[in-house]
Amino acid sequence: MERSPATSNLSQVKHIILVLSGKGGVGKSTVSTELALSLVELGKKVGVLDIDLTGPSIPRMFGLDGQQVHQASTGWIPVYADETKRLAVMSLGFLLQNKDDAVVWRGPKKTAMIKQFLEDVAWGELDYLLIDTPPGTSDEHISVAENLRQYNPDGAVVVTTPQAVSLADVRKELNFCRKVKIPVLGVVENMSGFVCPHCAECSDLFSKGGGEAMAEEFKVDFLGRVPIDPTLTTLIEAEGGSFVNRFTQSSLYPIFQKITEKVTDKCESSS
Ligand SMILES: Nc1ncnc2c1ncn2[C@@H]1O[C@H](COP(=O)(O)OP(=O)(O)OP(=O)(O)O)[C@@H](O)[C@H]1O
Ligand code: SF4
Repeated sequence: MERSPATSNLSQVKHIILVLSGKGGVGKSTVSTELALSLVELGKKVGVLDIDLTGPSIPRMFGLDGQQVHQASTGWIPVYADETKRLAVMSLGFLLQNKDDAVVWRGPKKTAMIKQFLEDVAWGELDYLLIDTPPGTSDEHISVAENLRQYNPDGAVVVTTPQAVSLADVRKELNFCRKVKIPVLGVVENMSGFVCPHCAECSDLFSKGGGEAMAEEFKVDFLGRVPIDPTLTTLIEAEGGSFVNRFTQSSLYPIFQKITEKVTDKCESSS
């Protein structure tokens, strides 16, 4: 898909996907991270942009906490999460001296930073840019949606959990997408069941299937159900070795491969 203006830093980005949730803590950053890694394993060149200014968690997810970004004449140079430079990451977390600074940012300052993030990162050629957005349907979302419309995003992956409160919030998110005319690529139900670390059996903790029912109600695709895997945090926080390899060892990885296939099918069939 051609993006305009041709001179922009997003002009060589083939597909742009937003990762949204109506509520914090449902696993939006985890979904962004796993989607990015599955895309890299498919041979794609991927960028991840973390604009969740209230609590950027993407650097930690990619094992990149404490990294610095540099500004070149073309824009901010992202941090690469792998040796082959197929996975580029940009987060406000890289710019903040003090992580608590972000929490006090208000309206116009946040909106300006998001606009700068969207336009000033020198991604180069990318197959996919995943944008990890702040949870909710707040000013940031409206600002992101308005700024992104000119770049023709492919659509949004909406993340929910089976609890009723999260589903109600995601319903708002789906209505928001309709209102700002961002297509919904599909819904992921995260933390759907629990994988026992001893026997790998999956048990349901809450009622399941809400995400699927909601997707049906809104006539959007259901992309998949992802259980809680207690070993995930250990894998994220482990030291040494390739982070990408550690992630692909997770029991959740095959589930994400299927979700990623559905997403790429949708994006690439329309380009
Ligand atoms: N399926 C899962 N199995 C195990 N742990 C998970 C799973 N999904 C998310 N988590 C853990 O739950 C916590 C919250 O996840 P994450 O940061 O992805 O949520 P988020 O929606 O991006 O939150 P926020 O909006 O606050 O940034 C993290 O510690 C993450 O490792
Ligand atoms: S699922 Fe099986 S191994 Fe895991 S806690 Fe329950 S009984 Fe024990």
